[in-house]
Amino acid sequence: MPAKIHISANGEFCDKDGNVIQLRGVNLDPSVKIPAKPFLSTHAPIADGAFFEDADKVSFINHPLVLDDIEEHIIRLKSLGYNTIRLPFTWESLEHAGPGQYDFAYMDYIVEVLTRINGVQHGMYVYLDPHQDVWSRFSGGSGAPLWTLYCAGFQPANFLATDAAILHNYYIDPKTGREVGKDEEAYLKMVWPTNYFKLACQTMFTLFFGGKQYAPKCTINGENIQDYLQGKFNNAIMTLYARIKDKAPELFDNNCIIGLESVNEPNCGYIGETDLDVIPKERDLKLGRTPTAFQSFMLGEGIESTVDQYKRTFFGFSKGKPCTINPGGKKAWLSAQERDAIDAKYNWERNPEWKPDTCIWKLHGVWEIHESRGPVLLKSDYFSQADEAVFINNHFVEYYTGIYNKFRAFDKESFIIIQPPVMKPPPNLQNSPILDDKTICACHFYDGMTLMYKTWNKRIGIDTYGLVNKKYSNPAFAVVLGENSIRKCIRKQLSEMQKDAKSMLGKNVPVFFTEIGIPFDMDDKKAYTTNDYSSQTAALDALGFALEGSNLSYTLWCYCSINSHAWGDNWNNEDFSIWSPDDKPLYRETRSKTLTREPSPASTATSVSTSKSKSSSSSQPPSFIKPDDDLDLDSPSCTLKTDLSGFRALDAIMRPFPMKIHGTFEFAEFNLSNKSYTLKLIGRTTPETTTVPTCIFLPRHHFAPNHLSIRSSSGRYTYNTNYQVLEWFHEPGHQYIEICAKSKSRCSTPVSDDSSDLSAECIIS
Ligand SMILES: CC(C)CCC[C@@H](C)[C@H]1CC[C@H]2[C@@H]3CC=C4C[C@@H](O[C@@H]5O[C@H](CO)[C@@H](O)[C@H](O)[C@H]5O)CC[C@]4(C)[C@H]3CC[C@]12C
Repeated sequence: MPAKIHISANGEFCDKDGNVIQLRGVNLDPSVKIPAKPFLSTHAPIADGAFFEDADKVSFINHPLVLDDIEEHIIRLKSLGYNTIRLPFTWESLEHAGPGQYDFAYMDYIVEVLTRINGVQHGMYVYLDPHQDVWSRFSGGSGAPLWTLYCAGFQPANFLATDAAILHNYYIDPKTGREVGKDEEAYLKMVWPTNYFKLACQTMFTLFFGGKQYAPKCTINGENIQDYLQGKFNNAIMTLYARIKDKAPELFDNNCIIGLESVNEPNCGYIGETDLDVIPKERDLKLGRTPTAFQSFMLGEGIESTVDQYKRTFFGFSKGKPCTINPGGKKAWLSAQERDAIDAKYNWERNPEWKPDTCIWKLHGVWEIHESRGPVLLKSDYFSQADEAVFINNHFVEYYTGIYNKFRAFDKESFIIIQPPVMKPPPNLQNSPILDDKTICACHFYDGMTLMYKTWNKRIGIDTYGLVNKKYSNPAFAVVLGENSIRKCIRKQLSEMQKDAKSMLGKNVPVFFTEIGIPFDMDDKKAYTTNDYSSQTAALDALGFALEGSNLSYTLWCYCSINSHAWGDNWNNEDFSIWSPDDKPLYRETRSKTLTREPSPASTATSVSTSKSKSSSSSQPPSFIKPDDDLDLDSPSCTLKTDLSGFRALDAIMRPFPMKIHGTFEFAEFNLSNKSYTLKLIGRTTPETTTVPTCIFLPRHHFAPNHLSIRSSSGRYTYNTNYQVLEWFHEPGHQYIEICAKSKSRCSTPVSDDSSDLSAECIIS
């Protein structure tokens, strides 16, 4: 069973004795965004009304994984030394049938998924993520059930005509199953996040976080829609959580489930927009049809509008020719008749002032249709009282307080992971009753250039975090040139994100990158035919370099069990999975070419010799390979069975890392090009100093045990080749270890200044 995770006074994850540990793993798996029965990927065409009419009958069972395949997937992940899983699930998967009508069969399936994960060797640490993207599948992403849109008075079947959302499904020809549309008419790369700025999603988030303030007329069964939606959402999450605890308490006792994250990537909706008549100049993402808020309101009411259209160019996004959208008599809002039927079905009684067939922002006097002048914007600053900081520190905090209290009333032991809006600092919660010593801060990082261009640009990079947070007076100052500078810039961004989070929440709160990743369909999917993953390897290595520089814990986005070269992760043309069944043949091909590089574990416990050890305080020989499978380490990273087939850009994903540091982390770097790993730390001064090791996951994939050279400032090591763990018993104070594959001569990374004293060295050959 995995050891319990604690938090140190410096906000690091640690074991019960205060040794620093690191959480590493993946998001498993994006298939939770789509129903399994019927299988409704985002490239399932919307040919008939069933997409909407049958939305209450879907089942998500088998997403994330088919039960019988779980062991195979978990072994694969453990082969990378991973110990942690972020388990996304959607509100829709729990409560698609209607408010309060839970899919208990799906919840029980999740219990079984967790039980099986826990049963694979030393199990895995798992935390739960109530996932969403741009509110729901019906507004172009994933997350909330269809009835939430009805609740707001929307008619989602008309989102296409009114440009209230852009859905991948509408770009599929029902006859051929292929994508349709060329140039601006196509479903553009990474266009789905533009839904954050379209009527459906922007309205839903405004209502969810600020309904009481901005839409007081929208009450359902006597409650403002904000409280209604938040209440239902929180109840659904806690019903799942309570069911897991009830049916499988051992998952908590065995340290498998470690906590719950707040909603994925919360968004402010319209809150903070200063002028609804323009596209906010601070908006970084403009792609495809880009109506202003007012144009969205008009389109939603069926009024034709001519809107800006943006395209991606070498220099970012530039305005193309405007585009006229004619809703053709359709409205994004339910007609009186439709709404009556919906309200009867879900037992909803609305405020009599809430008129059907009407934009709720018109209802609240933001705009009107004047008899002679037509549509007129009356309050262009309706949402402008709050800015981004106000949103985070008030609206978001109000939501977070709700889930925090519910969660803590139920579970005082597990972690709660607070996730602020993407790439923004968290609220200032110091001295707040909703910040406790089991709180973690979640950050997400995506490199803007890599994400939007789907290529690894070695020449030009952007300080994405700086750009998003308006740290530059001119966006041109956010540009960095050359691969080395780009790598350092990403490293700096992650460290700044950590610093900013800690300055808001306190230094004792750990920062956890619960999402970070790259698209694998780079360079127009060239790698899938050439097996040349060098772009992906370089991009991932840059992220790895950045993360390990600050010893950051992370779960990569993502591992997708149903990934395919044709449709990626089966959702909005994304292809972020580090593994694909379609890559298994490519892996075999690579293996057959480089078979000599990676010996099987059985062959490694053979000839061991050590060479010139300089003075070390230890009386032991400086190194040896541990001959048995015994390892005194309760880490899910420890695995005997391994399987690397199907991983993409494996060289960059498979990385050495400190599984346990007997001391404080100072510096780490894995150099992929010369296969060397350096770790610097400050060893603890404890009575057990020389009997408690620092443990390093040292993958055979890079470091063939029979061809290894190690130098360190002090101590002795044992290398358990079967578990791929190097135990380093070092002295207190500043220490370094430098591990190098192949010959010692290649190991030339400069080490710490104090390398002259107390140096031990061994060559295993
Ligand atoms: C020179 C460049 C063109 C400059 C780009 C600037 C901006 C357009 C980008 C800067 C920051 C980007 C956003 C960063 C994070 C995002 C979150 C992401 O959602 C999660 O990611 C997964 C992969 O997409 C997804 O599957 C998960 O479900 C999500 O949890 C979606 C994109 C974005 C909002 C991203 C958009 C572009 C920038 C604003």
